[in-house]
Amino acid sequence: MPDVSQESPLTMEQMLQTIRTGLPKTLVPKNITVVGAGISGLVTASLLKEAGHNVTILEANNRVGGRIFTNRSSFYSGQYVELGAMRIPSIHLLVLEYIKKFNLPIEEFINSTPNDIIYVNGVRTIQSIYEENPDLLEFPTTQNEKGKTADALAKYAMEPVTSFIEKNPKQNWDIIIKEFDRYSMEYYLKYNPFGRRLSVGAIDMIKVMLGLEGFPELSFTALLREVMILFTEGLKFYEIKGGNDQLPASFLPQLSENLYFNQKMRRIEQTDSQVTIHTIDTNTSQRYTTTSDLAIITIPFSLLNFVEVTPHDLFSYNKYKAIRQLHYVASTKIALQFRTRFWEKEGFVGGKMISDLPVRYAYFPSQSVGTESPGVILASYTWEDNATLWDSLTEQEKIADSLENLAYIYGPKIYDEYLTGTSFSWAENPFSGGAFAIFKPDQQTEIAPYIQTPQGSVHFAGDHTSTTPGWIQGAIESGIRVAYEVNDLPKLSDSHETENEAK
Ligand SMILES: Cc1cc2nc3c(=O)[nH]c(=O)nc-3n(C[C@H](O)[C@H](O)[C@H](O)COP(=O)(O)OP(=O)(O)OC[C@H]3O[C@@H](n4cnc5c(N)ncnc54)[C@H](O)[C@@H]3O)c2cc1C
Ligand SMILES: N[C@@H](Cc1ccccc1)C(=O)O
Repeated sequence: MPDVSQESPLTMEQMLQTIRTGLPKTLVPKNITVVGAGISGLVTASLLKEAGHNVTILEANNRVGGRIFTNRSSFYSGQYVELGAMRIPSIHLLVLEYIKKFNLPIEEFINSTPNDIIYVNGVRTIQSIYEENPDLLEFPTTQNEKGKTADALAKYAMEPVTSFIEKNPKQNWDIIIKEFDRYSMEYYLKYNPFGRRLSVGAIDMIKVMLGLEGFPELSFTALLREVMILFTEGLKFYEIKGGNDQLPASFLPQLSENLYFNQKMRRIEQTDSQVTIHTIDTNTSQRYTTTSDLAIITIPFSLLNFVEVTPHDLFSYNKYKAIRQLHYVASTKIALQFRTRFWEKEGFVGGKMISDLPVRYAYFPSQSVGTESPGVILASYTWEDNATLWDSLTEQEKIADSLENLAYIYGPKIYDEYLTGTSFSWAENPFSGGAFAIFKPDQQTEIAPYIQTPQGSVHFAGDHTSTTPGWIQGAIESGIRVAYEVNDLPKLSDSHETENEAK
């Protein structure tokens, strides 16, 4: 599935070259404030510093990385779980280029195997057997849907759109957006104009097996672009050996001196020639201001709702609307550590479990495979409605209930094997305000054009401003795009001083 629905101003080759050799040296060195030290903020700050600008990075949290969040502290024996970004598709070349630049070790993230466990409608089977006979899950599909898996039915229904886009992505994505932006995923599967309409039973199976049950009401084209990549035949995924947080951490040697932690932006103020970012120290409640020639805001739009903008008309009507309405998906992860890697002894190496139990998707670790060490299972990875269900529970209840769900599959031995666990709700995370942005119907048309547009001397980056939201690739793309956007902009204060001198 091509990943451009809105044209990125730079070609992939230009962006890869920029990662390798940096931006052209700036003709107009400026003071630049970057708000947010997630991967997009780090990428843009790194490129702009290297190009000759004086960069200040303000980060609300006490660490870099943002939604790249490797949790080690909850586990024994140096083991970890990716509570945020966990897999890097082999076609996400920008991510892999930075991994190469920093010489980080990668290994395959085993996203699926023929042994993937399925526990749905009270039926326990494995992927290879399900593919042979999808009807054993007993979804009420129609006669001509019999014998087809969820994957096959979804691809059948979407094929008229995907094959049209693949003919000429640059030109045809816009045609598809114009025609189908008003459709939700559910509406498309039920009422698409190609006569490829699926029954409710088939759609139920797709929702459960492809993890879409939490958000079928979201935009068909956005889900096609952002989520269906996960079901691309034969696509490989990678992870950084030792934890994905090594990628953001690799920027620290260059940027530590420019980084200010625990600085939560509360206000953006523009005068005629400069921008001031007002922050509050989350430890001391001390207030600070950082004034520069321009600011690059990389924080999720969900959180930008809590930031005052002065003067009010610095942002347009449509910018405020995009900030208010861009939809952030909930997502919750629960990770459990076990004494032994008992699942591997039963032939399950990496891959996942798909279920209609509240845990929904579980992932078996791809790291330390075959060792005698304990192991950490991502026992539950949920989105939207399926995640908010878990968010109603306490940490202990989340762990107890996910253990019980796994016990349906593995039997009571799970309780003897259990060592410890942790959970993380991205909807309840004050540093992200949700997991990732996914459009609702019509939002590609109504708000997408206003997400990345600069307002005065305030520019925007972050995965939500890219062609690939919900992925590190999109965040990196946005960091490179905004670095080019500001690199040679005139220094307004110079022209302002000139103006004063002229008076
Ligand atoms: C559950 C989950 C699973 C994911 N899985 C994958 C995956 O497998 N593969 C993949 O490629 N991508 C995945 N992603 C997406 C990927 O993590 C993000 O797209 C990417 O990390 C976003 O980077 P960013 O810099 O745009 O934003 P962020 O990482 O959100 O960075 C924004 C930064 O701004 C800071 N901040 C927030 N508010 C303020 C404020 N007021 N003042 C100052 N600083 C502030 C935050 O602390 C944060 O550090 C996943 C994300 C989630 C949540
Ligand atoms: N990047 C997310 C997938 C995702 C992206 C965007 C929307 C929904 C899901 C993951 O790999 O888990």
